[in-house]
Parts: sequence; C-alpha cells; structure tokens
Amino acid sequence: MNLTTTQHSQSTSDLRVSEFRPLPAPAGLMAELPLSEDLAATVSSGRDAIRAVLDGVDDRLLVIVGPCSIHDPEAGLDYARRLAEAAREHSQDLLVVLRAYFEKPRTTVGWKGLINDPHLDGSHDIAGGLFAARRFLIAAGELGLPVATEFLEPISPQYVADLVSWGAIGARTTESQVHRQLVSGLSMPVGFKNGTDGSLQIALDACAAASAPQSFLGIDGEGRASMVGTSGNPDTHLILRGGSSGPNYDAGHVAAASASLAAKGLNPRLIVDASHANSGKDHHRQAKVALELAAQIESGTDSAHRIAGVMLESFLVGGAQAHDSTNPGPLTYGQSITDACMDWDTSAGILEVLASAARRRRPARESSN
Ligand SMILES: O=C[C@H](O)[C@H](O)COP(=O)(O)O
Ligand SMILES: C=C(OP(=O)(O)O)C(=O)O
Repeated sequence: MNLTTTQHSQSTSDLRVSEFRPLPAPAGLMAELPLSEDLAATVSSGRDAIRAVLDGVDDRLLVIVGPCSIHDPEAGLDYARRLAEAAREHSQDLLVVLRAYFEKPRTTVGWKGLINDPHLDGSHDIAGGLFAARRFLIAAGELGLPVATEFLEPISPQYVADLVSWGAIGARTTESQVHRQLVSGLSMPVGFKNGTDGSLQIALDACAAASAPQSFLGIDGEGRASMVGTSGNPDTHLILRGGSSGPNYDAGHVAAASASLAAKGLNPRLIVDASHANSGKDHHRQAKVALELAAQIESGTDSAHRIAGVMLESFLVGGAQAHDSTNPGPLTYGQSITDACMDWDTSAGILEVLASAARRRRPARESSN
C-alpha cells in the first residue's frame, strides 16, 4: 500500500474520495526553488510597470502574450527567449508580459494543466507539477520577462504567486466568491474576465468584491489550514473576452464597458482578449481581431485610450493538436494542446503592428487635449 495514501472505508464521509496524496508545504518548495533578490526585483518592477499602464500613468500598451497553456516547459522557454528579444525591441511602446498558464478551467473535462498533470498522462503528480511550474517561472523571470498566469485552484498561489507579476481569473470563475476572496489577498494586479455568456456585471461585481478586505479559509506557508484575512486588492480590472452573445472588442463595446466601470468607481481602463469568444477560438481569426484592435488603438479616440492592454494566445507552431491523457501519443514540439495559438512569425508581426499603434495613439491624445 502506498504509505502516502489514506483509505477510508467505514465512514459516512469521503465515500467518493479514492485518495489523499499529501503535498509539500509551500515553504518547502520555496526553499528548494527560492526567489533570488534579482528575481524579486524583476517581479516587483513588472508589477509596478503593469499598474502604471493600467492607471494610464505609462502610455505604453500592455501585451500579455504566450501559449494558451504550458505543457512542455522546454518549448515554453524556447518561446519565452524569442519573446524576451521582441519585448526589448518594442519596450518604448509595449509592456510585454509572458503568458504562462499552468491551470486550465475546462468546460467539462480534459487536461487541467501542468500543475494538475505535469506528465500529461493522468498520473496527476501535483507535487511534480508545482515544482515544474515554479522552475518555469524562475527561468522565465531570469530572462527579464514579467510573467502572467491564471489562478484557478485556491491553494496553488501559495506555491507560485511570488514569481507572478499579473494574474487573471477566468470567465468560468469570475462569479465565484472563492476566487474573488483569493484575489483580495494577491500581491499583483489581477484582471477578471467577463462571463462566458458575455455578462459584464459579474466581472464588475468581482472587481468590487476583490478590492474589499475578506476573511476566508486557506493555507499558510507551512501548509496549515488557516483563516486568511486580506486587505483587498486595489489593482483589479476588467478583461473583455467576448461571450456566447458575440465578440465585445469593438469600439462600441469598449466604450460601454469603460463607462460601466467608471459608473461603479472602478478603473475605466481595461484589457481586451483577442482570443476566446472574441475570435471563436480560431487562431487565424485571432490575428484579424488583433489587427482590428491595433486600428482601434491607433485611432486615438476616447475608447482607444480606454484600452490598457491586449491579450494574445501565441506559441511556436500555429493551431492546436489533440491530446488525450488516457492515451497519450507523440506531440508536435511547440504546438498548443489546449486552445489554438498564432504561430511565432504571425505573433511577431502583430507585436510590430501593436507597437506602431501604441506609438501613433500618443500624438492623437496630445492633439485632442
Ligand atoms: O483557454 C482555455 C479554454 O478556452 C478553456 O480552458 C476551456 O476549454 P475547453 O472548453 O476546451 O474545456
Ligand atoms: C480559460 C481562458 O480564458 P477564458 O476564461 O476567457 O475562457 C484562458 O485564457 O486560458
């Protein structure tokens, strides 16, 4: 019998639990893979720069770009090295943040990301997944890139959040009290997606809830179940990702969403996701949406100045490939196993266009003032 597994047979609880596999405490993993002084400076300066863009103090365009999910850390770092070069090249106009998503919310079932199943085979070596995610975040940070991730499990942030400069709560969890509470205690700016049906209201409510102090159940650094008290996150914002009612990236939707935020006393500047329901998850369409967003930004109108950032799903190879954890087969290097991504060359071209749009937005604002 596996000594780390507790089996319950004579009980009224845990009747459908097949296993408990204890995990190392966050402090143990952090001691093994520590945050160096240099990395802490990269993470903190990334957070400050993102805040400045969200608040309109820095007039660059935030671009959160990278694979839909990291399933192969080597390919992910290969991508990150290319992105780090592009980020330097466009640093006057763009604040480029690496999308490094390790937790995937599924519509029904499917591979739930590197933390949940790092070997992609249904073995659910979550301890190994947390190690792999942390090691990836350290390597990406060492390239000088600020990193973005989605927070899905309420416990996992304790293992990795010190290495993250921007966080997202996905469309399927924005309405969840558990996720709003979690955000209230996170140390970085966090965006809430609109709902999968296109509803903005749940994201506006989420921003308000997460900016308030909260008390809830969680774990501390030693892994002890704890009452967690938070002070509230002042850096929440909205992400428009489209919905079943249609896309919401055009100037009309951006202006209306921004006005709703302002009416609630929330940050009127927002992020637009070119992927998901804004592109129908079609990577060719995503490239077109990104170009339409660049045209909107470049126009220098009021709605253009409400767009603080853009999200893109991009990897080395375009599209996506099927993966079945119950029957894993060989995979194409550098291609997504979740949503379809734009290939590297297309993505590099889009970064050029977005940089030019951000540059042209500046004089438009100066002359309209
Ligand atoms: O980006 C990720 C996906 O859109 C999300 O996790 C849902 O994926 P699914 O509908 O394939 O489960
Ligand atoms: C799951 C994602 O997006 P959404 O929550 O918008 O579906 C994602 O960005 O990976």
